[in-house]
Amino acid sequence: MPEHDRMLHHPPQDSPSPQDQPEATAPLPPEVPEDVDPADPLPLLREGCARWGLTLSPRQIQQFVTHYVELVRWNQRVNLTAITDFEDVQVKHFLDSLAALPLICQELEEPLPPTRPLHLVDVGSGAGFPGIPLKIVAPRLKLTLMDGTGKKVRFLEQLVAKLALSNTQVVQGRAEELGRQMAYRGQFDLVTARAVAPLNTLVEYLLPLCRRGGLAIMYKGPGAAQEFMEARRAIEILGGDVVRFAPVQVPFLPEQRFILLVKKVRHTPQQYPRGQGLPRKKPLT
Ligand SMILES: C[S@@+](CC[C@H](N)C(=O)[O-])C[C@H]1O[C@@H](n2cnc3c(N)ncnc32)[C@H](O)[C@@H]1O
Repeated sequence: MPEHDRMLHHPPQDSPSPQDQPEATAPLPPEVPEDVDPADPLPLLREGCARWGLTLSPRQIQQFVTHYVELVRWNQRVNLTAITDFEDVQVKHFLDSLAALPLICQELEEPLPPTRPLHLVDVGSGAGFPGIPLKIVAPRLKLTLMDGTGKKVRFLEQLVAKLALSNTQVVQGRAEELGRQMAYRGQFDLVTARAVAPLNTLVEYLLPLCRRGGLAIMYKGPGAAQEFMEARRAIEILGGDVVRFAPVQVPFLPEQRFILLVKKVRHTPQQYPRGQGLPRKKPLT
């Protein structure tokens, strides 16, 4: 697995100037279904965000449209996701990615979206979930997107450039290897992962990257309760303390999702994460 880091730095663009604001009725790219209203292209996302008290600016809406378009374009060549339907992406990718934000802000006693420049690493980010939607709605975040697969990293690099995201870097590497390097170990306030590994493996990927006092945030679907029970011992060994294991209702999604929030309260012992695929082959018990 190549271990080089891919860094992208972009000038800050978090405060859009008036000329950045897209015309509400600008024509939409051909990837967007024809019957979509250019004045309100993402109604499900907009309404879902409003339920959390989040209002999206025209620039943020435009960024989500761009994420959708790039996802669909690249998906023809690179296997990024099985979910490409316009409405499904709004719910199952965008809103699902954002569903942890109210819990995170509550735990940190931050407003929604958070205003502190917290450093978040999204492990196994793939097509950019949940890291990119979180960064779009909370532009003050400092973001690192991490993935072990070169093609995903290439997609993420060009997406970050297209979205003109400030303070964002893309890193190629496996979490269990980067988590042993000083540049990454214990560096992050927030560590997220969705659909990457079972919880007892995942905590060994995430907690070493987290700074003491920081939060690991794991997104899970059905079966989360059993996985959670099986991960409790690993969480303790790795210096974590469970602060929340909560069902969350993603707007417009009938199925239930779960979010596990683990606070890092002690240093992770030096021998973790283990190399050679051991977190997955032999999860801590
Ligand atoms: C099923 S995809 C999920 C992608 C995205 N998080 C999402 O929710 O759509 C899993 C991703 O995790 C990456 N991955 C799996 N294990 C990893 C590890 N140990 N370190 C870094 N990336 C990993 C894979 O390359 C893949 O892109």
